[in-house]
Amino acid sequence: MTQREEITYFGAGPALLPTPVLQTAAQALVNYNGTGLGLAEHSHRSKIAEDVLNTAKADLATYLDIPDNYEVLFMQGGGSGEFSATVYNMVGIWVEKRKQKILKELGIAEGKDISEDVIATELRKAVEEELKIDYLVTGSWSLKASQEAARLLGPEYVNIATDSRKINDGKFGKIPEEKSWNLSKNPAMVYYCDNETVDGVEFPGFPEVLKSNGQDEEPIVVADMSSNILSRRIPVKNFSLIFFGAQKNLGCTGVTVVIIKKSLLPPTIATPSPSLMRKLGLPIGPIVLSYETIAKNNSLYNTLSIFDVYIAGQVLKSLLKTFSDKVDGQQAIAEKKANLIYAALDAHSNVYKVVSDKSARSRMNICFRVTKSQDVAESEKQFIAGAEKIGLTGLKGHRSVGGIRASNYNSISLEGAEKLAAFINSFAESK
Ligand SMILES: O=C(O)C(=O)[C@H](O)COP(=O)(O)O
Ligand SMILES: N[C@@H](CCC(=O)O)C(=O)O
Repeated sequence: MTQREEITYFGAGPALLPTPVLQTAAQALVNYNGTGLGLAEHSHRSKIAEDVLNTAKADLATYLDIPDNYEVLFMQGGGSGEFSATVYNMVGIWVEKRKQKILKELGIAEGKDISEDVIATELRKAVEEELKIDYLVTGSWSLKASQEAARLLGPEYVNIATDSRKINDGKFGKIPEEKSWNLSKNPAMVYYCDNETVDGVEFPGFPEVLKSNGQDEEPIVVADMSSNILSRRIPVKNFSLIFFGAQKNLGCTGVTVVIIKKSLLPPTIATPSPSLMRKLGLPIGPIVLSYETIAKNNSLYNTLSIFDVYIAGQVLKSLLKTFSDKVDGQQAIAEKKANLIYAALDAHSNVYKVVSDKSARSRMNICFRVTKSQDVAESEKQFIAGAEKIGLTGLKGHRSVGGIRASNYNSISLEGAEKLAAFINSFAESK
């Protein structure tokens, strides 16, 4: 039988979780705090559940320094669920803002009860002429998100502001320069994926061109941070919304977190009525994907897996205990680990080819090819077999692209990264 301690698992998600967290969670699953019931059995409407949820929310806000004007939602449906949710909700917000503008132009006082027909014609015109959502396509996940938007709304509303493949021989691996991005005027959102798990591409920082200039309408920026959240400091105030699945750096599969600016929720902005959206020919999202509904119910509109929230909460507690400087401390370690692994790869550039360009290398998913012999597939097979022999597992690249991928999430210890770097060296130097 293989023991946990013998393995360093570099899988891309679900990923490794800290052993003490799992041990505490195992106990909580059987008998939570001496209540005689496991946490997965307690009602999600109980005080116990509410405390678990509120503590996890507060600890997340502390760790990431989330300002008070943001709300944290725990949702379901994973990253793919959010591909759809962001479209439904952000288009709704765009419509509502437009509606308010049209009412103002018509001199109709805010809150006055008027028939939707009065503005539907004007609004329909605005939708047809101006509604756009912008996507920065820098890898498989942002591509998938943009495809979902086109499926829900129609491709005419989706603007691919940039596509990395166009500057990189048809493959992902780079981020085009900001000045080449073809952004729309006041889009319903600009969407991007901060770290692309499959392709090993990460934005080095928040894009300059998406920063508010303090004059024009603030850009609505939405980011998928499923695979790099909790690993570096993020300027939350620049975002309208950030989402992430739990199963990499936060916890186990089953919950998806949304950090959303409160000014995009009631009472500031209402969700347009289903009848108005129907008149405009725009899609109406499922109620469980409605940010307004989830926020109004403190994430408990329907049954939420409190056990999954608990695991996330325990991960956050352990991060807060380990790093007095919160996410900055974890960021320093994440960079150190990534640098070690990239340095070993770069030191043997005749044996390894890193997939992404140096300017966009992911600290979280280190993707490379093994070109030790001309038969790359055979070299990679040997690399994986050799690594597994010494307990380095989960290194196979995503099935869509092949190659090797070392996912360097927070639970990979410095020793684990050192062991991988040493193996990269010794494999290259072996006959
Ligand atoms: O971003 C990634 O990497 C992911 O693995 C996706 O977030 C996974 O999406 P779902 O499978 O949870 O829809
Ligand atoms: N998160 C994993 C799995 C995604 C999938 O294949 O559905 C990855 O990027 O490899």
